Amino acid sequence: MKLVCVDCSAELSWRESHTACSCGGRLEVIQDLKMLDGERLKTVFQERLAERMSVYASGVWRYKELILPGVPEEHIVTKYEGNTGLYTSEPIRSQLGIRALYFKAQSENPSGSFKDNGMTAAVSHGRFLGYKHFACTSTGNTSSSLAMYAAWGGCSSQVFVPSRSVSVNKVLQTLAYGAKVIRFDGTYDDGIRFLEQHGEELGLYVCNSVNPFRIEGQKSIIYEIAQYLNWELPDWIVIPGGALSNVSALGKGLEDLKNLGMITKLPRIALIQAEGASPFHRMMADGQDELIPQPNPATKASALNIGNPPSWKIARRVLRQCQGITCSVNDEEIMVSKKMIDQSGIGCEPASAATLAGLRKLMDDRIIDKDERALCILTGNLLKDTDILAETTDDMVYSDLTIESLRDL
Ligand SMILES: N[C@@H](CCOP(=O)(O)O)C(=O)O
Repeated sequence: MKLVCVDCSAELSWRESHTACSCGGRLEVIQDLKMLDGERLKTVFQERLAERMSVYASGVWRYKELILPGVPEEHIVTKYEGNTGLYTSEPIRSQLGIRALYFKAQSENPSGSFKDNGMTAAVSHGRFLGYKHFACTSTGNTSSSLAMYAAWGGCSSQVFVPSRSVSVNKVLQTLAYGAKVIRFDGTYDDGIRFLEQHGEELGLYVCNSVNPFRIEGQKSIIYEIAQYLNWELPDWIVIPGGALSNVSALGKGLEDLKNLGMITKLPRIALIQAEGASPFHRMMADGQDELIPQPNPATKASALNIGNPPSWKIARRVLRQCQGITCSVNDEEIMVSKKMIDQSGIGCEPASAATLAGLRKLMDDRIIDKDERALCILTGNLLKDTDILAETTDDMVYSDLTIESLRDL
């Protein structure tokens, strides 16, 4: 296993912590898959579904051969993350009129978001290297996930949180796990820049998705989906896009499965951004060569409030490999879809609902066909943002506890 720069192809050791190459390019973990037998792995992964208290009971470490095989078990910090629900909702499916529709509820992870899949890998790698102090910048999900794993692994966490447009619940959750929360005037993008420049000098192991081991852990989301669906993926995987770690990770996971012969066909990826924070979609739609950062990203889907996604080059490569497309949806469309997901009984935070909003738009535009099968990745839990719930849910009903009043109601 080694780290390879996506820009200059320089190779670095995986036994060190890096968030970028000296040329500034992003790094990826490259594993030698040649020694692995895809069919044999399917059997091993299936047998591990019966595990209970071992690291292999985790929906990430079940796939350890494909995720940091070199990190010994005793360094793994796990809360049995993954193992999240894969749901169909007949009312939503029939409303859309699509052949099949699935929701992968990463919101059911222990800290309530998909970040746990990657964070268990990053914190385990950091601990393996001997780090005790972990850091990230965050709109809230990454920070609560890091705070939880750092505490669970007996380490400290310092998180840098923008002072505006961040859900208070997520910050409180982060504090509750014992993290030191440093608020600053600026955006997630400013926080990333700062940590990339100074993280090492401060002795911090940086756990944002610029850390390639985060991506390795997040790949497990697509492994789990493939395994649950008997290694036959739907035609479309619909993913919300902010920092673009999810699309990078799922794309890398798909490539692994294809190279190992564990799936025969790559699904197409639809990457959905919020209109107020959609620099990647604009680049793709306008056919630009470079991403033009958006200085003041603004969407009610606060987890998507990112104007300069660090992994855009990897995300673009993934979309090209998967015949992917991008689309943007406005906050109103996101909230309408959120209500549908909430009232189906699955529930999600606003950023996750961008997927359903995007799917509906792409079906209206006849890019996704009714005869196809789609799967939406839901990234965060409904309770992650109660300010939005207070704004958007129907009022409560007050009544006297008398049979007459209640019969009228
Ligand atoms: N929405 C994210 C922002 C992206 O974080 P990263 O971990 O992918 O760098 C958050 O929860 O902070």
